[in-house]
Amino acid sequence: MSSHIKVPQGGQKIIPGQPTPNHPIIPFIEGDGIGVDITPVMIKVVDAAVQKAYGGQKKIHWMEVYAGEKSTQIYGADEWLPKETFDALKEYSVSIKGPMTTPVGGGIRSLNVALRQELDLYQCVRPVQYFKGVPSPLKQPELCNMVIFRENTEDIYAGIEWAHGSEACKKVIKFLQEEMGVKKIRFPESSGIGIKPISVEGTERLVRAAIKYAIDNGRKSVTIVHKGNIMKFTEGNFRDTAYALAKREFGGVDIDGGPWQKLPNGIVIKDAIADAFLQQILLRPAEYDVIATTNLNGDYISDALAAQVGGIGIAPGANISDQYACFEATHGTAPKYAGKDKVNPGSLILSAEMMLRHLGWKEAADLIIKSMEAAIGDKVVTYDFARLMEGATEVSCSEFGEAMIARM
Ligand SMILES: NC(=O)C1=CN([C@@H]2O[C@H](COP(=O)(O)OP(=O)(O)OC[C@H]3O[C@@H](n4cnc5c(N)ncnc54)[C@H](OP(=O)(O)O)[C@@H]3O)[C@@H](O)[C@H]2O)C=CC1
Ligand SMILES: O=C(O)CCC(=O)C(=O)O
Ligand SMILES: [Mg+2]
Repeated sequence: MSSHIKVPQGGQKIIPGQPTPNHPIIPFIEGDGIGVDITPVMIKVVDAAVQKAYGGQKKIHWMEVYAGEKSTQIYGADEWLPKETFDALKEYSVSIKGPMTTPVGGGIRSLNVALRQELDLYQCVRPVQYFKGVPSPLKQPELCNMVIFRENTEDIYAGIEWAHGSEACKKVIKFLQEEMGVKKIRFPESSGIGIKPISVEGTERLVRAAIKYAIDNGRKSVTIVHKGNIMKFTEGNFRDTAYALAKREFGGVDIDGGPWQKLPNGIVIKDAIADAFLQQILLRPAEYDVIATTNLNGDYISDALAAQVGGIGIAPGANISDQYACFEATHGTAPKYAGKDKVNPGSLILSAEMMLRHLGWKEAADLIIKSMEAAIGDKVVTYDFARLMEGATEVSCSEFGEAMIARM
């Protein structure tokens, strides 16, 4: 396969564990659907913030790498995730991506999930914070201030499943019935089967990262969210493993006989069953802070919490391992808006803001927050907010970027 990646001149590689060079090369994937709208706006806003913060002393050298539909146009019909894209994301260690399409019910498996698994980006970190002036269905959206740590490599996202009626599925069902004594498959002739692996190692590293984050950032609590009453050995063991880790590695002491614990610095480690949790975050959001949860729960919770502070147009995220980081918005490709210069670029811009902080470029990150607050404060917003606000000036995706830059 010939290389389609053009390495920018004058840039340097970011080496994990070393200070960020002043001219880092950052690979980006444009993304499918609205990727074509939001990614160029994100780059423009980030470049403006970096220029303003450091007066030309620091500069990002963007390097486009390909995945998804654009990759199939450049590399060939079945090249959804070329090897050289993986190699570049590893070699340059910090990257950012737009959303990518995953067909429902068949076709390719998620490229987003494949990237997370291949790079072992086991933490999906999604902060949920309220920006003053953003329309929200809550009376007090400012009480929502949480950071979700979603396990990103296991659970049903491992993609271990067999289609109903296939020979492989029949074989698995036969094995379950004849060798494992399973009697409760209600309709064995027409069942598809999926497998949900959740390990002690996978749980421990995710929960460890969540607790460390809580300690380093002076947070009040870490809530383990699970459905362990029903799925005892996967979700239930996620909870038990998390509590055991808090005790063993962080000095957690039982509160009133447990299972809740208090760490020496006062952080409370608690748990909630996922269904009840989803109503508690609406009714009593102030009681929740850092959230550690499994992959599927984390996916649902991310969009639900995003809605509470204005929607997935303003919901950032990061996929992080001990070596690599790939930043991406919580939302998907929103295909009906693709190429219309309409959607909110806020999620990807705030994902880039997380990236700047990760690089240690706090001043540029602060400018992004300041200018986003100022644009929203002036009621200059994209359609998603404008339709819920009185007296707003609705602007396009690119105009919102310009509005931010003008307010730096
Ligand atoms: N990490 C990733 O790359 C992800 C990829 N996906 C993929 O994206 C595709 C589409 O998924 P879908 O379920 O429709 O979810 P999407 O997140 O793409 O869109 C759902 C709705 O959310 C709103 N929305 C999304 N992005 C924005 C934005 N930037 N600004 C304003 N509003 C926004 C729109 O609401 P409204 O209609 O009210 O205007 C949109 O119709 C699927 O193939 C899915 O697999 C999904 C999630 C993550
Ligand atoms: O990979 C996908 O298509 C969807 C993933 C998703 O919804 C998420 O990670 O939040
Ligand atoms: Mg999702």
